[in-house]
Amino acid sequence: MTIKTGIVGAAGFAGIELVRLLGEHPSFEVGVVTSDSLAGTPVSDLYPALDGHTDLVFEKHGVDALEGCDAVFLAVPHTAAMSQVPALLEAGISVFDLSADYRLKDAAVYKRWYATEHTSPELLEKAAFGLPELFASELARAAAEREAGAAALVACAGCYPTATSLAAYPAIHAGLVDGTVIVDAVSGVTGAGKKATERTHFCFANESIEAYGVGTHRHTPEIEQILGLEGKVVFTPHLAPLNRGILSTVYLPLSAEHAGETSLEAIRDLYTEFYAEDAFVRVLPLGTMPKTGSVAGSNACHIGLALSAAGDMLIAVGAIDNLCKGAAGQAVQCANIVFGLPETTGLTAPALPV
Ligand SMILES: NC(=O)C1=CN([C@@H]2O[C@H](COP(=O)(O)OP(=O)(O)OC[C@H]3O[C@@H](n4cnc5c(N)ncnc54)[C@H](OP(=O)(O)O)[C@@H]3O)[C@@H](O)[C@H]2O)C=CC1
Ligand SMILES: CC(=O)N[C@@H](CCC(=O)OP(=O)(O)O)C(=O)O
Repeated sequence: MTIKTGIVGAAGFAGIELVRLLGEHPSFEVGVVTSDSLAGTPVSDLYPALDGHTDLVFEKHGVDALEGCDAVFLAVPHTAAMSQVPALLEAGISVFDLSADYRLKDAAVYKRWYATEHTSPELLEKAAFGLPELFASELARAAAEREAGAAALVACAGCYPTATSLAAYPAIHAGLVDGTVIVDAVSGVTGAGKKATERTHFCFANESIEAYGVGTHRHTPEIEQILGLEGKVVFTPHLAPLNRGILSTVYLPLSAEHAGETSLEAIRDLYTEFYAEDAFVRVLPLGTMPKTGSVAGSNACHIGLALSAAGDMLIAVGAIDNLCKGAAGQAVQCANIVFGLPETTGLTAPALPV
């Protein structure tokens, strides 16, 4: 099967990761890559690492450029995505949106956190949430829609929500947790996109680490929606001098029934069983904790577990590559599912060795 594919926003960090991954994919054939500012430029001129890997040339954005595609990946900022999705769906093209535009199910919540009115709220219900390990049934529905001849829409999960939710969900799902969940997460600078700002400029971001969006970050409602914990998540992101990676440390208060009663071994067994069928999630042996270097360049999520000294809190740590499992890799995983392929297709490369 050849799936004709376009990547919108392909010159950005997530977009070029899609070019890299899909260049090795046996079924998705990328024929169109768009960038307004770089139209006419060969991809390998901008990213010499891809020389010999692709001879694609950036084209101007526009639905016309994507005509004939079966699948389009949108690697553009939020709000830019929702201005393009309805027309793509109408043209019969399945859309894998890496932005936040279709993740939140409630348009009023979107407006509150993104400070803008949603322009196609009628599609929020249709959008399948793109976090395969936790939303398999939504993706199966999208696959069935596509199989029946309609275009599918997948709202790929955000990077921090992916690392955080994969680390937290099994304990919450098993009813071990009661109370406010606190998340301290650290991201590499590619998480902020390609354009340098004062915050991400080398001289400011290097040799420095800072918390940002404290109490106000837009991933808070997304994490709450995934975990079913409305108003019960305190999320603090940090920017660290790394290129790639997210490390999310999640503090989960154990319920009175489980605090001091349920062993860490039993909790690890529960996690291992929960993710038994999930090729990309690895629950580490007790006594070991994940690190971003071990997942960089791969679609893996590593999870480490510990109990607080008082035994009343589970500490779950998740590590992913923000550009891979947190963005492009996860989008390809979702697209594999929607197009009826094994979800690991084209995603089996291990992490960078060092
Ligand atoms: N970076 C990350 O770790 C993650 C990113 N995401 C999401 O993926 C999307 C892309 O992020 P990222 O690659 O980091 O961002 P970048 O800023 O690196 O790239 C975004 C690209 O989109 C293009 N673009 C900007 N505005 C528009 C528009 N109105 N219409 C079409 N294209 C536009 C840009 O310009 P041009 O057309 O000139 O090339 C650029 O190439 C965002 O929604 C982001 O939130 C999700 C998870 C993680
Ligand atoms: C370091 C940094 O700035 N990270 C970005 C999040 C990454 C991202 O692209 O957000 P989505 O996953 O929602 O698309 C931020 O805090 O806004």
